[in-house]
Amino acid sequence: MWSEVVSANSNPVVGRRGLILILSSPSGAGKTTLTRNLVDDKAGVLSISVTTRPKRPSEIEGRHYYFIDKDEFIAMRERDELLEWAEVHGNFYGTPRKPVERTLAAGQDMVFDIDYQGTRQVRQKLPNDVVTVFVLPPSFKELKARLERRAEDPPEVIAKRLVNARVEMERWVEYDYVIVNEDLSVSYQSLKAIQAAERLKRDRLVGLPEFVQGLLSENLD
Ligand SMILES: Nc1ncnc2c1ncn2[C@@H]1O[C@H](COP(=O)(O)OP(=O)(O)OP(=O)(O)O)[C@@H](O)[C@H]1O
Ligand SMILES: Nc1nc2c(ncn2[C@@H]2O[C@H](COP(=O)(O)O)[C@@H](O)[C@H]2O)c(=O)[nH]1
Repeated sequence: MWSEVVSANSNPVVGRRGLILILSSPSGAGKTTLTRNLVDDKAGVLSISVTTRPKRPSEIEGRHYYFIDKDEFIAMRERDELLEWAEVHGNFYGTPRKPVERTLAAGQDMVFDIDYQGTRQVRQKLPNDVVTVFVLPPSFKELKARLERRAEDPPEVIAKRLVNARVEMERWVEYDYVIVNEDLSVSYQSLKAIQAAERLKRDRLVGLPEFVQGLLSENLD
């Protein structure tokens, strides 16, 4: 979980611990879009979840999710292969543990797109390594419009997600940061700013006391 000097760190003289950036939101607010932008910019490694949900037309196995059946999900859970898991909108979702451990051990940051139940579990297990961001839509009307425009889910699924959105939105108080995603590029800039600041947190930097000691012992003569 500790990195040596990492290039993503804007202070290259000290090392940094890897962190997990978690994005949650009601369905359709835009967390997947923001997460994918970060990953495309190589600002973190995406955690690919397993799910029992049916694959959407545009989704690719192993890129968006690993699509598994319920028996396989239960077996993974019983073998303790999931860092966290939850039932969301009537389907099971979980974060495979091994890739997370491997990535953090290599000193890289991770990005999670998971719900509030999973966020609680990860925060409890790795309290010092998690930064949480809740994404809100600018209005409920726009949330509905985005789900309809996305056109990836049948009407009854959209209706169910809109009902669940009211419960999910109340969880914003549990998160470190909140982004109201009106303009996507503004929201993305906010997300990058959060990540940049969190990467510089004093207790994430390794070797800082030694570095400062070295500074203080420098002789200018
Ligand atoms: N700021 C924005 N303005 C307009 N459309 C947006 C904005 N952000 C995202 N969208 C669009 O809204 C739709 C929903 O976004 P996205 O799939 O990222 O939501 P989500 O929160 O991940 O939903 P889910 O939980 O269902 O996966 C997508 O079609 C996306 O392109
Ligand atoms: N607790 C977890 N929640 C997850 C995980 N992967 C995704 N999700 C959340 O589920 C809903 C629905 O996602 P969708 O892709 O079906 O629209 C959304 O809130 C995701 O964030 C996971 O591994 N664990």
